[in-house]
Parts: sequence; C-alpha cells; structure tokens
Amino acid sequence: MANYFNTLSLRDQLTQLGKCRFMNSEEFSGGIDALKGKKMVIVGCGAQGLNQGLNMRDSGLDVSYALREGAIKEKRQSFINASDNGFNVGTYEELVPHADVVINLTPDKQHTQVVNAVMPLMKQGATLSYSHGFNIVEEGTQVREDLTVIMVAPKCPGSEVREEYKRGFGVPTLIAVHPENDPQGHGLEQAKAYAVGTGGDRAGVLESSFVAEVKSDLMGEQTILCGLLQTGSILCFDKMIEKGIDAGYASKLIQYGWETITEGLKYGGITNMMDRLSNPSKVKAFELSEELKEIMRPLFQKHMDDIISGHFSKTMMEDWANDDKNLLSWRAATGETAFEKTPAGDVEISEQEFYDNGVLMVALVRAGVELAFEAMTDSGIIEESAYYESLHETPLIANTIARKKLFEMNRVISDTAEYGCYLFDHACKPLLTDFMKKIDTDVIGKKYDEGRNNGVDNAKLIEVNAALRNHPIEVVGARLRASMTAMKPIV
Ligand SMILES: NC(=O)C1=CN([C@@H]2O[C@H](COP(=O)(O)OP(=O)(O)OC[C@H]3O[C@@H](n4cnc5c(N)ncnc54)[C@H](OP(=O)(O)O)[C@@H]3O)[C@@H](O)[C@H]2O)C=CC1
Ligand SMILES: CC(=O)[C@](C)(O)C(=O)O
Ligand SMILES: [Mg+2]
Ligand SMILES: [Mg+2]
Repeated sequence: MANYFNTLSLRDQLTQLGKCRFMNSEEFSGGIDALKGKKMVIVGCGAQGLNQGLNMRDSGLDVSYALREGAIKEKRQSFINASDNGFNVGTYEELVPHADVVINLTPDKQHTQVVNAVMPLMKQGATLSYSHGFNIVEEGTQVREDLTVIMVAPKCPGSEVREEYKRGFGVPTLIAVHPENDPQGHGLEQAKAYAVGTGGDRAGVLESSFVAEVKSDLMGEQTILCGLLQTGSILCFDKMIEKGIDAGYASKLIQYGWETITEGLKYGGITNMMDRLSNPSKVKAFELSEELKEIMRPLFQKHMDDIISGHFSKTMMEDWANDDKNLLSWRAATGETAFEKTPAGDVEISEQEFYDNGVLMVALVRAGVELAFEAMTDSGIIEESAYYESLHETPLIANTIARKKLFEMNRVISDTAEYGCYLFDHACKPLLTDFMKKIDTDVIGKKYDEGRNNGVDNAKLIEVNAALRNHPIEVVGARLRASMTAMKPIV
C-alpha cells in the first residue's frame, strides 16, 4: 500500500489540504434522518468508541458493537464498556453483514488488520466510517468500490465527547467523504447525520478532507497539544526543584497550572490568557515567548514537513512493526521523570496564583499555540482547522494532565498522538537547554512582580498588546468562539 497523499498531484494535494468549510447550522436541519433506522455497528469500544456510541444512542440511532472474539470471551474492558451500558455486542461475523454503517474506532495501528477482516463481511453499498484519516491517507488503504467511506472526527479526547454532550452541547468535529469512495453520493448526508448524533453539530462542524484532517491532527498532537505540554511540565518542574522550590508546590503548580491558564485561552484566546497577568508579567511573558518562538520554530517546521512528506508515519509504522519498541521505552522513561513521581502537595494555590507564578508556562502556551497554527497555515491548512488543532484543543488536553499527570494524558490520547508526543519532547528538551539556564524562579514558581517596580512602559505595552491581538489566530478564534456561544442557547 502506498501513502495516498503522496500519490496525488501537487494540485490535488493542495486542494485536499485546503479543504475546509465551516458549516452553518441550517445544514443540519435534517438531524439524524439520513441514518435513522440504519444499523450502526461500531468496531472497538475504547475512548472514542464507547463515548460516540452513547451519544448516538441518546440521539436516537441504532448502535451495537462488533468486538474481536478474544475481547468477548475474556470479557475484556471493551466488552464490559459495551455490555454494562446495555449495548448489543457480537462478533464481526454476527454483526458486520447486517450493518449499514461500520464505524472503525480501533487504534490506528490496528486499522489495516481490522479493515481487512471487516471489509469482506460488509454488505454491498454499506458505509465504512473513521474518526481519523491515518489508514486511508498514510497507509493508502483501498476500500471496495461499492462502499462509501466517511470520516467524523471529534476534535478532542473521547471522554470530553461524552461530557460535552451530557451538558447539552458537543465538540467541534471535522467531517469528510473520501473522494475515491462515494459511489451513491450520500456520504456527506450520512456524515452530517452522524455529527448530529454525536452532538458535534452544536459546537461547529468543518467540512474537510481525510488529508486535511490527518495532517493537521498529527501536527497539533505532536507539538502544542501533547508534546510541548510534556516538555514544559518536565522542564518547569526540574527548574523549580533546582532552585529550591518545595517539590509538592512545584508538582501542583504544573499539574493543575496548564488546566487553569488554558481555561483563559478557552474563553478569550491568547489575548485573554495574557491579560490575566499583570502588565509587567505580561511584557515578560511576551518576551520569553518571542524567544521561545525563535528557538522552537525550526522544530515545529520539521514536524510539519515530516508529517506532510510521510516521513513521520513511515517511521512510526516501522516502530509498529518492531513491537512498539520506541513507544514502550519512551512511555517507561516518561513514568520515571521527577515530575511524574512527585505527588502534588497539599497546598492551596488560587486561580490567579497559577498565572502569577507560572509566567513561563503562559509563555510556553502562547509560543506553542502560535507556532503550531503558523506551521499548519503555512502548509495550506485552513485557519479554522488550524485553530481547532492548536488553541481550541489545548485546554481539553490540559484537563487530562490535571487528572493524573502525563500518564493520564498519554493514556487517553491515541497511540499515534502518544508516539508523536514523545518524539517532539525528546527533540525539544535539548533545544531549550540554553534558554532554561537563564530561567529563574521569578518566572516559574514565584510571583514575577515581587520586589519589582510595578511600572511598565506605555509604548512597550501598546506594542505587546497589538502583537498579541493582531495575530491571525486571534482573529479567526474570536469568530469561531462567537459562533459557538451563539449556538449554545439553541440547545
Ligand atoms: N483517543 C482519542 O481521544 C481520539 C481518538 N481518535 C481516533 O479514534 C480512533 C480510535 O482511537 P481510540 O479511541 O484512542 O482507541 P482505543 O485505544 O481507546 O480503543 C481501543 C478499542 O479497539 C479495540 N481493539 C484494539 N485492537 C484491536 C484489534 N486488533 N482488532 C479489533 N479491535 C481492537 C479494543 O478492544 P480489545 O478489548 O479487543 O483490545 C478497544 O475496544 C483512532 O482512529 C483515533 O485516531 C480521534 C480523536 C481523539
Ligand atoms: C485527543 C485527540 O484529538 C488526539 C490528540 O488527536 C488523539 O488522541 O489522537
Ligand atoms: Mg485530534
Ligand atoms: Mg489524533
């Protein structure tokens, strides 16, 4: 199988990378109709499988789970997830031949094997669905001509897909139809109905392509979403320990700090997150982040280049074929870091203190979000998509670190995201060695303003504010956030 993207002409590559249209709510007026009464069979019942299935069932769709025989016989977690929630569970042979839509929600590294097992059992004219473009784009899987191939990809971890739905909302979602597999021309109608089923339509849906989804998803998760949060956690913690800050305090500041400061991002973008700092701290965070952007830009660009060229997926697939040797050793090494091993202390840290004593963390978030957004849009990915894959999703990943540190983040995210996260982290830490040598506790662990003259130069402040507010991510972000709030009261 060849990398599908690499088989396209440059013109087609650019067209597919740039495919992204923010859909308006009237386009979903048909609700779940296109899938009502159809048999939806989900393969796999893990992070996405269970939560998407629960939402779809609550929305009135007919959902059951096809699991591999071992999972049913041994009553593995996936079997318990599905059966404890009252779903019908069966083997591929029992369920797939009757399915109108087969939804593949197994880990990406299993897709070739799963699709090869499922495809011969699928009835003529049925639909095969994914939540990520990896198998189609990077592995070049070719699907039977009579089958429709769609993608409905929630832009967040599975746990949040359910939580947002229960709140009466949803998570932003990318939908796509594989241009090689839409024989009946109903792929888009089905993808739309599916997005209504998961609640995605309430938060915003982008009509995209398999190509744009996979290239932007991989980039976001490797760099700002997971990779940089891991690097930042380890470097900030080690610095505080080196400088004599109490270990319990340092551990707590990092573990909960990402979640707290990115809550500011969620509400009002980088501008609001930075505005939570005092003026002198904001200027300092700005200067640090400018420096960080200069140092890390080549690394972000390298990740984007390797994702576009297929080098990244090729090397990751080599690791899959090598029994995940890299992944498993990198996972073990993460478990051994001092940050991971130091429990959060029993100290009170107020919401404002997370900002005040975490100026470097704020600087890292700003630098990472802007760099990821810039690298994606420079490569032809549309701003809306780049926004979801950088700024929008950062708080959702930060929530997982608050729960159980880097272990929890790497457990919840896909195997593909976890691999890319370690890859970035290992390249980024050495890159920041000299930068970190200059860092002291005034920007991580203690209040920057303490003992300083609280004054700030007007001209400088105006310049900093203008640079922050005029970045393209702030412009597109304000528009997208406004449309999300506008949709909420409808629910
Ligand atoms: N993690 C996330 O939050 C996100 C994931 N995605 C995408 O969603 C898809 C699913 O990922 P995710 O939810 O993380 O996956 P999980 O690792 O959580 O899901 C594992 C499920 O797949 C089953 N499974 C594992 N191996 C096989 C196999 N060889 N054959 C059949 N079933 C198997 C497992 O069952 P068993 O008990 O048999 O092992 C289990 O039910 C991926 O394409 C991913 O990129 C998209 C957005 C976010
Ligand atoms: C959580 C999510 O959206 C990721 C990061 O893309 C993934 O887990 O693959
Ligand atoms: Mg993602
Ligand atoms: Mg992903």
